[in-house]
Amino acid sequence: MAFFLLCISSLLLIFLTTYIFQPLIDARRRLPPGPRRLPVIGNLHNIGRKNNPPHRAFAALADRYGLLVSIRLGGVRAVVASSRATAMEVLHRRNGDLAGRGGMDAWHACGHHAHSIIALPPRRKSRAMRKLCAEEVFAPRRLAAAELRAAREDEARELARAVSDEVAAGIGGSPPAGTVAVACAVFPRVASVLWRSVFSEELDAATARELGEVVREAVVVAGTPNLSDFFPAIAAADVLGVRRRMEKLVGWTYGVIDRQIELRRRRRAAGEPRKNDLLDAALDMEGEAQGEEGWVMNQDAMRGMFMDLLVAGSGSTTSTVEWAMAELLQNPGCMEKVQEELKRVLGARTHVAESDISHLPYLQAVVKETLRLHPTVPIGLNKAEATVEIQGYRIPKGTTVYVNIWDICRRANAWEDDPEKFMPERFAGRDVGFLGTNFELIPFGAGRRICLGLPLAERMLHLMLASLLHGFEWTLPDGQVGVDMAEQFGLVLSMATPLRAVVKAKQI
Ligand code: HEM
Repeated sequence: MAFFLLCISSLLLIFLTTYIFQPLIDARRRLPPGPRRLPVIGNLHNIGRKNNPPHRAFAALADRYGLLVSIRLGGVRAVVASSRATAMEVLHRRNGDLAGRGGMDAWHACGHHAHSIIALPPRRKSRAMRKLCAEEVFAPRRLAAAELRAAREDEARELARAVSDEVAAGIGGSPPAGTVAVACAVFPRVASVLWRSVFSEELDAATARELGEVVREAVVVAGTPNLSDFFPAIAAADVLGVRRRMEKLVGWTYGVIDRQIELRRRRRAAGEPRKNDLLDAALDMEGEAQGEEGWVMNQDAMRGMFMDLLVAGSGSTTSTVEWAMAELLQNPGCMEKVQEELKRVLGARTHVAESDISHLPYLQAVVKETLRLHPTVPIGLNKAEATVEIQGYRIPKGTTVYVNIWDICRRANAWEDDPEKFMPERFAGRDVGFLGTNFELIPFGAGRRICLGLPLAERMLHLMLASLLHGFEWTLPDGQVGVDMAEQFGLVLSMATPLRAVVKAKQI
């Protein structure tokens, strides 16, 4: 008994001494400052509170401890970068050593992490996959191809048609006809653009609907703080069941991808003309060992690559359009301005073309301002592959490096004029874009791992938003005051209460 008490009191003494002297110990090791850590859980209590999602909790820590903060989440050492300057260090100056990925256990579902561009470390396989997708889908030459541009404009027209159908149904009933659930209307069109860009096939309505449900659930499940991420030693136990839930969702998505691959194999075997798309390019490489790493393009690699594009691209783009509509509904002056610009530029034309976008500066400012206030990927997840120095602090190898994109895009030092306010006018005459060179506006990240789909996302965002706005009048449902702007945290930051708005035809 005495021995037992001695052990307990020694342990308590060690914990207490470490707790009290932690700032001194950290300073000696030149780690960035941060909150005191509790035994075992570290700072999990600082970020795990209800109604205080991680991007907001990190922002509060930055306000208190500085724009580069040290924390420990369970067994994982991490730092959080929360300013333009620290983001520039992580995503530009030191990016060569900080472009690793802090693993999330959910990505291990069905072995996805081994074939996912998003999850793979920045070595030959992920670089080769990025290059392949860039060449076959996102390169300017591919995006400009008449067939793919027509596909995007087609889907935008389809969106306007779906909204018109609601208008034709008139107002009344329960839920009232004429009310549009914005994300439900936008998702199938965005998913269809991606599907056509990758597989050169139409996406049928039933698959689009199911994919919508799968993506909505997957981004929440995969993004929810998970014990396995913070205590890798017990990850195999999958205590919260996150990996099991993800396995069902990934399994379903692999199923629809497999059907596309199979269909193409049969067509190729039957001698049908090539489509010369990403799927054809991947099948051409099939079975061959690639480069010195010797990875092989096979069914698993194709599943991983296609799933990343479909899931990463559809949820984030749809949510951005939904946030933009929510902000415009709350800011009628901006809504009026953007609709007037559309009317002026399009004249009597009912549909928007991609070539119109460059003539619509206010629409572009609305998209930028939406991405600034609601970056749908709120936190960038990097990992130190070597020990580096940032602003005189030491970031040891293996540290998870979070870039709080959400916080950076709202920091007052970068946006003097009321940074919390939706104000597209702030971009007038200001040469700030989201292409990863202005570190105060990095909704797509920056550096080696900048969003692969950026060039396509940019086109879809403007086209879909313009199609919703041109020729329609949008209001909130009767009796509703303001929009519920609460966030649903996940891999994608979406609206917790899906936006519903009433639509009528507008004279153009
Ligand atoms: C509004 C739309 C979108 C936003 C806000 C967005 C944002 C982001 C961000 C912040 C990252 C992480 C960058 C980093 O780690 O530094 C990312 C990565 C990625 N995005 Fe997007 N994205 C969007 C649309 C798309 C689309 C349409 C696609 C594909 C069709 C796509 C595919 C990817 C992929 C594959 C990665 C992983 C890149 C890598 O790890 O190397 N995204 N995106």
